[in-house]
Amino acid sequence: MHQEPIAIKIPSATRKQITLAKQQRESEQREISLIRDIWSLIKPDFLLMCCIVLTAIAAAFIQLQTPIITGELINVISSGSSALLASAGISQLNRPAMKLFGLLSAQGVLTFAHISLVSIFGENVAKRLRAQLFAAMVRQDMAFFDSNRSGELVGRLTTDVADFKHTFKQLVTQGLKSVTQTVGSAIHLFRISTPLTLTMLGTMPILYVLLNVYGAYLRKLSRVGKNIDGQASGVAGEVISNMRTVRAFAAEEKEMNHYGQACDKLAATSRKLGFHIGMFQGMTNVSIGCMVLTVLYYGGSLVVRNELTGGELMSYMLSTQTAQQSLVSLGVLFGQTIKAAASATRVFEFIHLEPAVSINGGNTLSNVWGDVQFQDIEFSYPSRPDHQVLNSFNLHVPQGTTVALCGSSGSGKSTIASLLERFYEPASGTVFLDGNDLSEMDPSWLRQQIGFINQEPVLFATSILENIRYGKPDATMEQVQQAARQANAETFIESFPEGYDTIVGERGAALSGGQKQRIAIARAILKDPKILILDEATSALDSESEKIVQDALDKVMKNRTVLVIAHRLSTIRAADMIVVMGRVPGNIIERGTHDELMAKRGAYFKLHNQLETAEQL
Ligand SMILES: Nc1ncnc2c1ncn2[C@@H]1O[C@H](COP(=O)(O)OP(=O)(O)OP(=O)(O)O)[C@@H](O)[C@H]1O
Repeated sequence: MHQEPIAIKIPSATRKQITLAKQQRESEQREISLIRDIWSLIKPDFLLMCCIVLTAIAAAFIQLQTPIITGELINVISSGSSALLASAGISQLNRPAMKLFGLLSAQGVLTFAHISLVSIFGENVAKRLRAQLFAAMVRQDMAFFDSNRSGELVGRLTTDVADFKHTFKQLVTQGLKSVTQTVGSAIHLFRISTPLTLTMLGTMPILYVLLNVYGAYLRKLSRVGKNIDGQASGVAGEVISNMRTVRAFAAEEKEMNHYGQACDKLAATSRKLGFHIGMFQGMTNVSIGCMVLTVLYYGGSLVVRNELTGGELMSYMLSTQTAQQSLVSLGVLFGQTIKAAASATRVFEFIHLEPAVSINGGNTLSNVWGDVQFQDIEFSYPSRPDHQVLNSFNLHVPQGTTVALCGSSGSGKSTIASLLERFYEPASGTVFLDGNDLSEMDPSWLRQQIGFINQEPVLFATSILENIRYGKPDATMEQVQQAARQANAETFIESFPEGYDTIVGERGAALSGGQKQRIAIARAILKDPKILILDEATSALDSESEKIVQDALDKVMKNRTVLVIAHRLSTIRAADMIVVMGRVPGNIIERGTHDELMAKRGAYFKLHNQLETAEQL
């Protein structure tokens, strides 16, 4: 018998409680996983960390002894002055003075050892964290890079890791020392005089409130300042990396004003912060002074009543100072730790992010023919899921043929190339290579079989040789030269005084567009790919460079499966089949050979309309 599911109505207050409990559980899990992550990060340096803990505790312990011995010294001095003529007076000073000297020296050595060890430890941890984070970033899907700005990613590698390292180092140095000193001083203070300590503790709440309330406000101001600082750096970074565009639009003045405004805002916030830090410091000094005065006043009365010696009062004052300093630094550290935990959470969030398509793993083929087939592909980009780019897309590119995709901007031509490279996965449908499902193949291996040349080749700021070798790092010099020859690049490379060792500048800025493109072609063909994707490879060039590059491409297209994404007819003419594309629905408007399309009047006009340089028809 069919039974209707029973709907249980949960009152909204209970729902709220459930949500809160869930949020709390999630936050607890986050904390636990953060602790686990930090532990795995520091585990390789566990021994080093033990040494750091030992040196910190030993240094703090010695510092606690200093007021006691100073007190002894003062007692000897004051008792010596009353019996000034006693010959033993000066020699009595020697023992506590030597003890104090020994303590100070030991503290110096321990401080040195501690700081050096912490520095090694901090750098090791930061190195591991950076490497893990960078490795996690480079293995992410392309969708990840669509939704995260490169500046922000670099920021995580630099600022977030630096924040984490700094606070972590502070925690193991200052934190350990402060805790030991606070506990030790408190014991010492109670031992010298319990009433005096209780009186002093009575004044503490004022200082505590001051430190916390004002401290929180200062931290907020500092956070705002940091954001504005980041924005100002963003403005400067964008202008510097796009200097050619800025210059071409004569926008220097505008950008100077833009940056100037950002700096004005930053200066105003920093001034405000400076003012409040001054106020904070002043108020803290007055409060601490009042506290000291209270101790001195009440302590002095105890000395007058012979309930305390002068040396003990001195020792008490010094211990109070140590305890105060430790408490203040613990307060500051607490704030920093919250900030660093946020940075660390962000960093580990990326480290744990699993890409939908991992960079390797899967099937490989011992022999690739290069037969490509797209079957019933549906696709939209993960960053824009509501915008369908491909709808029931079907295309067969037989082995060794050239298929040209042309059509209006945004019709999905480059997307098809990205799916073939497995930069993205189709929502449904299958891409086949030699009859094998691409989604079961090793992505790295697959990309080795594909040469990709686009409109704006990206070169790295290193030598021509290194750039060509990027496609195959173990290629011999002869192979590199042969690839350069095929790409019509050899003559211009050899005309440079440094030849293959010529540095190409950032993004290849020291080369012409045609030269960059030919190096990109050499780089692509060095892999000897079975499949070639040419995404408007010549459209950014003038007609003379275009001819040289096209000659090079004609050579490398032979005997390969080629997918040409084109606006220009010169490339399309070489195609065995032309596919005229339009936007969803129905991506493909027409398909056929050049002559077939020309023969169909309607198709001719569709093609004509889709080509940006239609005058060449
Ligand atoms: N990384 C991306 N994230 C989100 N949407 C994207 C992304 N890349 C492209 N698109 C969108 O997908 C659609 C198809 O883009 P695609 O680049 O494939 O078109 P195209 O035909 O190659 O265009 P063009 O000829 O202008 O290069 C466009 O609407 C575009 O805005």
